[in-house]
Amino acid sequence: MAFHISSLLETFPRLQDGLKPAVIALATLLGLTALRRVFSLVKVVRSPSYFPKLWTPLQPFTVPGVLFKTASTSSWNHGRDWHWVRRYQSTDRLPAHESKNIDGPISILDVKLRMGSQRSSFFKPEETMEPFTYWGMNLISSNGAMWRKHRRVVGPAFGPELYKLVWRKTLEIYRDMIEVEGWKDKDVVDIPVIQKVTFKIAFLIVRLLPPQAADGGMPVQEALRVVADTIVLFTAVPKWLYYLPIPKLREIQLARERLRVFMQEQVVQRRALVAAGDTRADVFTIMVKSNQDESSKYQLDDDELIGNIFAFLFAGHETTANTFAVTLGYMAINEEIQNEVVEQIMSVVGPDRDPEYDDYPKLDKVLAIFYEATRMVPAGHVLIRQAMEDTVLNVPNPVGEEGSKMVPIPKGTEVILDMVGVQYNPRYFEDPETYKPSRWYGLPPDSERFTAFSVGGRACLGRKFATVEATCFLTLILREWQVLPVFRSGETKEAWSARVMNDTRALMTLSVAEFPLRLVRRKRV
Ligand code: HEM
Repeated sequence: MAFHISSLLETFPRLQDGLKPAVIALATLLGLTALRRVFSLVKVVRSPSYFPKLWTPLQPFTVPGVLFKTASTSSWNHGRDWHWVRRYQSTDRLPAHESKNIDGPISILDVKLRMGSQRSSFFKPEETMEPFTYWGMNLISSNGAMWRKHRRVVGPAFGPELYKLVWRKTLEIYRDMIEVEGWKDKDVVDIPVIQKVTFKIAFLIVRLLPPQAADGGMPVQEALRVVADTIVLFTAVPKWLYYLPIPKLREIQLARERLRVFMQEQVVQRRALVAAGDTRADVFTIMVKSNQDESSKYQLDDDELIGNIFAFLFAGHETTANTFAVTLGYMAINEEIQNEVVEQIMSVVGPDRDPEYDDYPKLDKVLAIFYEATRMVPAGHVLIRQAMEDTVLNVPNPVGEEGSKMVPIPKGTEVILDMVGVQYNPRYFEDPETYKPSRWYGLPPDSERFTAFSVGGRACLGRKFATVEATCFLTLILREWQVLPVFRSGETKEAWSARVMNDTRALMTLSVAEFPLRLVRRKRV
């Protein structure tokens, strides 16, 4: 051992010599990067301004921006939740980070309406869609003619038959859950992490696939969660690192493999069903049929089929599950609203029978508590677009000022639509910081007045899927249980709300951190 150490010490100076060029190269690279960043910032500062500017050494959506984020958003690094932290300073637009952006993320919807139109000059930038295109091109990440093809294939599945199925399956899953969790015979249930419950319910999207074989591997639900949580990390980390024995990267790799096998199994099973004459018209059958239809000009190839399955699993699970948790959180600290909603449930559905799909339009207060939770914590928190040609945007002047101004947008400019800013913008909402479901009472379910699913041509295709699922689930749980917060010692409702509802995570979707809730069985009167 002594021999090894001494020879190592002897070789150390040589090792240092060998490392010198690498250290110099690294230092040069860092220096050049810093210099480039300084030039870029000078350009931002000197460029003509249409909005208030805010610029920082590190950009919020870049890897260094995320890695060096301090505990709270600071002036030198805004971090990727800059828009959440500044939501109460709602002006119409938030500030700039990059020279290729216009001055800053915009939180004015009138602009969004134009950008989402059929003949829009704005596309989703390819590099920001990379986490989604890994499995194959799909509806979420495509643009132009390619997007129209995907939409034409899957769009027709989103009709009354699917929504009735969503209702029935939500009911089934809720009943199964009560059974499996052993809540049936309990009067009080303490749930350590409410998200564990809501993720099970929102797993419905996968239940609409044929049943899967239990092979004892990582549960698909777990795999989906790991993949969703690490989708940005996976894209950023160089692929060679996955060969190293780093536990987190191993887990990601395992989860992605599990999901890939699962999706392929689904395709094989569904193809067999279609071949056997299955006439179902749900979204997955429709996609598989399109994949097999060689005569169609809208045929999806194998990668596009898997790409779309992933896109729907991701878009349909994470967003909805998190918003269910937020809704129940707001119910827990708003007893009066909870009672008002339960009153409507009792008058529409009553205490005994199963809620039916026909009840959906009559349960507007139930839908309203979900809408308002989606507004307060909008899962789709930023929409990123790039101008494909030189264009202009007609941007209204700040609240209180008449008129608008024309903002030139040169080709290549990225525009970030700050959906948190939209939902907290006093232009659209009185008391935007207050959870107030009554603002949505009586609203027709597909009204564009509700904007957190986006509006226009590229609005959320799953909006009604999510609202039908939410209405059925919330009706079932609120009718049976009173939802209560779990306070820390001496904590008030306000303090609970500030601690739990403000603890957000801004990744591909916006969510709140895990939190506990208590359910107390309602007494029959
Ligand atoms: C609370 C639940 C949800 C919220 C807040 C939400 C929000 C959004 C938003 C803001 C967009 C626009 C994204 C952009 O333009 O960049 C979007 C798109 C999309 N969503 Fe959702 N979503 C939810 C649930 C769902 C569900 C359940 C599904 C599927 C069953 C789904 C499928 C999609 C698809 C396919 C798109 C892309 C549409 C297109 O580009 O044509 N979403 N969603």
